Amino acid sequence: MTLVLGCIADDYTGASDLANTLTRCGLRTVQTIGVPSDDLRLPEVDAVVVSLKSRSIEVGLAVSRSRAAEQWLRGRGADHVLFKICSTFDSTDAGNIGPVMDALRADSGDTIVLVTPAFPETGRTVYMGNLFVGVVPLNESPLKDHPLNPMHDSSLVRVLARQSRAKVGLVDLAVIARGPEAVRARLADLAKNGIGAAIADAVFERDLETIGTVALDHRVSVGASGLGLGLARALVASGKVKPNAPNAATDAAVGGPAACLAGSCSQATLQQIANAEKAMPVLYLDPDRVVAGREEARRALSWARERLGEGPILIASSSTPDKVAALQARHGRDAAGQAIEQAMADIAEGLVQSGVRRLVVAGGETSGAVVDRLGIPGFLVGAEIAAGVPVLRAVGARDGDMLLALKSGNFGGPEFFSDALKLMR
Ligand SMILES: Nc1ncnc2c1ncn2[C@@H]1O[C@H](COP(=O)(O)OP(=O)(O)OP(=O)(O)O)[C@@H](O)[C@H]1O
Ligand SMILES: O=C(O)[C@@H](O)C(=O)CO
Repeated sequence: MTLVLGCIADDYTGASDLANTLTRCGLRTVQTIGVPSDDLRLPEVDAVVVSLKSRSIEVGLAVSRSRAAEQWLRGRGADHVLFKICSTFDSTDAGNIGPVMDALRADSGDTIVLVTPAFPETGRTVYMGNLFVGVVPLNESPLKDHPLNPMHDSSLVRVLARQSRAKVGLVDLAVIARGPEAVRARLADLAKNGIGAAIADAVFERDLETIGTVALDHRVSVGASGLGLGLARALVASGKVKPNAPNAATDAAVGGPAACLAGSCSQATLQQIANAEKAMPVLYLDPDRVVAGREEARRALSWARERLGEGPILIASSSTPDKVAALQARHGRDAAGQAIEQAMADIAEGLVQSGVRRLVVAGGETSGAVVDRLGIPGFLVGAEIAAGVPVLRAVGARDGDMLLALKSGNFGGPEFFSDALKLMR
């Protein structure tokens, strides 16, 4: 297997979002969970997205795990490695985007790295280095209330400069609009002035195509699915890869009971859960009882087992920003988050033991905890449920054939859970 593109994603939903984009652009793509073991049988592919759960962990671990993934990808021929971050730049001043970028840049020998989280299909655009979520700047969007990494500054030049050892510059939209040669010239100027990372503006997909074309001159880039689109289209346009249709093997039905788990507290997910109440039974976990011990997960499992024979169910820990803040004040942010993630993993494991083979999970950290517990080593990409969310078919899973959908907190339409289950037969 010789990869034309290697990718390292800092969470599992982000990885499936990117794998979806690459697949739709014609790259044969597989998503692995962590660095694959040698005995994992992977199909012949153009791109591998290694999913890490490194967005909110201690910085040293995020760096070492990303480096291990990079080495594996380079060892399989990847000339270019994309570090996939969230389209809302989820991170704190301690990292982990800047430190991982610094390490990958040092390993690659690149003098300057292009960085853009723009993903216009989901309303993420970057102008003058400021990230917009829909019509509002990042710091006015619901991301200001994120449970783990509240985003309070829309200037990505400033945000990245606080995290990175590199000086950070900007390639603004006027330069991007003039095409690849203008971008190359601006990057050369920035690099001459000692700048090691450049936030690139992008509002339309054509901007990402320009950025993708230039990024391929380098060994590393940093961005969200939009940059994946730019890189993939540039690879196809240059003839380095022949476009393929998505793998039909992912379409075969799995059947059996279906369940949904939601740990994301994003506005989008809260609305999707409220709408799901019309379509399936919904159980809200009591977060204080989750933090207190494992009984709440057991209660949820017996509630689910009584209903699984009749149709899909949904179990949610999600709550509103004021309630999340109150819980965190009582127990600490990390302790609360981890306890809830582990409860979701317990519930997922119990559901699969009860025969569930179709599972929808909302939230990146939540998905990470669930997929790790289920011991799934990788996924093939199937139909697209919503922008950035594909149906995934597990490969090499100990529980056999299984379909999952891992939804980024902010993604999906109002009826996401029903939409997902319609495509997961
Ligand atoms: N009621 C709650 N109170 C406090 N924290 C919660 C609650 N419910 C879930 N959490 C925690 O909030 C975090 C949500 O992060 P997660 O990554 O799963 O969702 P997200 O950030 O919306 O999704 P994404 O990363 O895909 O955008 C998890 O650590 C989860 O355990
Ligand atoms: O880029 C995004 O917004 C998503 O793929 C994601 O990473 C959310 O966790």
